[in-house]
Amino acid sequence: MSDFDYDLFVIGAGSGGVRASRIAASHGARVAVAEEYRVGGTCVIRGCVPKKLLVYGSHFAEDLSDARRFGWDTKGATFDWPTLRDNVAAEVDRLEGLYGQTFANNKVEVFHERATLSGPQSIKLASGKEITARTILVATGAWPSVPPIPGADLGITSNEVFHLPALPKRAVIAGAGYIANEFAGIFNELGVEVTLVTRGDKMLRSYDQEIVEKLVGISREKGIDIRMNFPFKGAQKQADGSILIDGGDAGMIETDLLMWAIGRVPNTANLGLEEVGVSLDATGAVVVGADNRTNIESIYAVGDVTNRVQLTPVAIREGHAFADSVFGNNPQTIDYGCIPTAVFSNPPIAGVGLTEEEARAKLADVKIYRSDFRAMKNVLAGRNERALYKMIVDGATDKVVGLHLIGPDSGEILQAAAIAVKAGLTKQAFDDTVALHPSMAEELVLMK
Ligand SMILES: Cc1cc2nc3c(=O)[nH]c(=O)nc-3n(C[C@H](O)[C@H](O)[C@H](O)COP(=O)(O)OP(=O)(O)OC[C@H]3O[C@@H](n4cnc5c(N)ncnc54)[C@H](O)[C@@H]3O)c2cc1C
Ligand SMILES: NC(=O)c1ccc[n+]([C@@H]2O[C@H](COP(=O)([O-])OP(=O)(O)OC[C@H]3O[C@@H](n4cnc5c(N)ncnc54)[C@H](O)[C@@H]3O)[C@@H](O)[C@H]2O)c1
Repeated sequence: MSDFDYDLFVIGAGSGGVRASRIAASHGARVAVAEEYRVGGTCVIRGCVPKKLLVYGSHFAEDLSDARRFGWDTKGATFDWPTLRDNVAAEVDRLEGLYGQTFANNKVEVFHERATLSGPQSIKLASGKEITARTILVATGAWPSVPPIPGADLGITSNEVFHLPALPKRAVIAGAGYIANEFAGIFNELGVEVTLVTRGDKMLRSYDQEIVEKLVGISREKGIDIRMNFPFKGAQKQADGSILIDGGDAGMIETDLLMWAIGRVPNTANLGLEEVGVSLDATGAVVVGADNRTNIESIYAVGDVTNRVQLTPVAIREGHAFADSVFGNNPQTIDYGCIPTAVFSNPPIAGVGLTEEEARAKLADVKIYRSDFRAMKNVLAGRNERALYKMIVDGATDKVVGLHLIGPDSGEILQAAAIAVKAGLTKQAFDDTVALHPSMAEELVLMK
């Protein structure tokens, strides 16, 4: 008999925690997991999944308009927000059920309550129950950041945006990253007057800036008001219910909805980590080594709470590697190189590997290939919206070290192309591949 209630106790049933629990259980470990909100975590409940469904739902506005040029009579087409919102919510419920089923199938016990650490090998549940475990995995994710300014609480975050009772007439989205650009696109398509407000003069800093500039241009063309260098001083509610945002010298903006999208902070507050002696960094993230272990031997952490790369596939890989290493006698580490990413803005952008800026700083000889084109369907639709594909090549080796796209379906196209970049293929290998015609992706093998 073991001296512990469980071999593994996981705090947080999100992308990382679910995968770690399932794999550890499949290796024979006795596993329990605590979840204070809903099983599935951010990605499934209030992140990637409902967001992508809203992206699809909102894009019909443009598709229906374009359809006329393809012979369709779309007169009378109307949009109903509660229908989209509730259908998305129902899909989220379905997925949550499947995750619960996965736990049951793998004999993972679930506690639907908050858990905190009470020792290196003990956990306290909100109900007061004390549990012991040989190993503890902290997979508590991250939480939307809200700035410490007067009236900040008048704004919502991505946590609330999926449940709006009605769409606002006007929305101000604060931030210059993933969530801000994705929701600017969604709201704009759904007829909301969107103002995207950024603190500095750049957006999406980790992306190739030429691609980002193209997104800024297209977004403005579509009617999104982008205001850069806007310092948020405060916000206040007005008599008619609207919100007045004070940007100091940059002026005032009146809106009906304010949404914060200024980053996510690791979920480590009041978790008992400091009391147990777990090291946190300046951002509050749990510090771990390549083996996902903290400075306390029995405590590990994966996913957003470690603030390495805040993406679901990364959290899943870390959770899987942890479980294989600790319970499967198969030590694994993650290769963080060449992670493909996409922003599901309208149009989406996607990238893998070095940006032009990074390549020029790192390599002696950089060759840039570009294809600036109008997608065939945009031409017939009379939509003057161009795509840009950029290939970054190391001149010394001919290897493609980066690929950056903006245009319809760029995320879908990039996932496949990222395999070639990850594999270290050369520009010549791309050129040797016959084009698949007519497609947008064929531009990747036709760049001169
Ligand atoms: C709006 C939005 C869109 C996104 N879109 C994408 C995307 O398109 N692609 C992508 O790759 N990533 C996307 N992300 C990021 C992605 O959701 C996260 O990187 C991912 O969910 C991280 O997984 P995790 O396991 O670390 O944490 P989470 O999935 O956040 O899971 C942590 C879980 O722990 C629970 N928890 C926290 N503290 C406790 C406690 N003390 N006791 C019990 N339970 C606790 C939380 O309730 C939560 O369910 C998006 C995020 C947001 C907010
Ligand atoms: N498609 C995807 O893969 C996807 C989608 C959404 C979220 N995510 C993940 O979730 C994370 C969080 O998303 P996000 O969009 O909130 O963050 P982000 O890190 O992408 O962008 C935050 C932006 O807010 C700005 N900012 C920070 N503090 C500010 C302040 N006080 N005032 C004004 N601006 C401020 C930053 O300069 C930055 O541009 C992302 O980093 C990403 O890893 C991924």
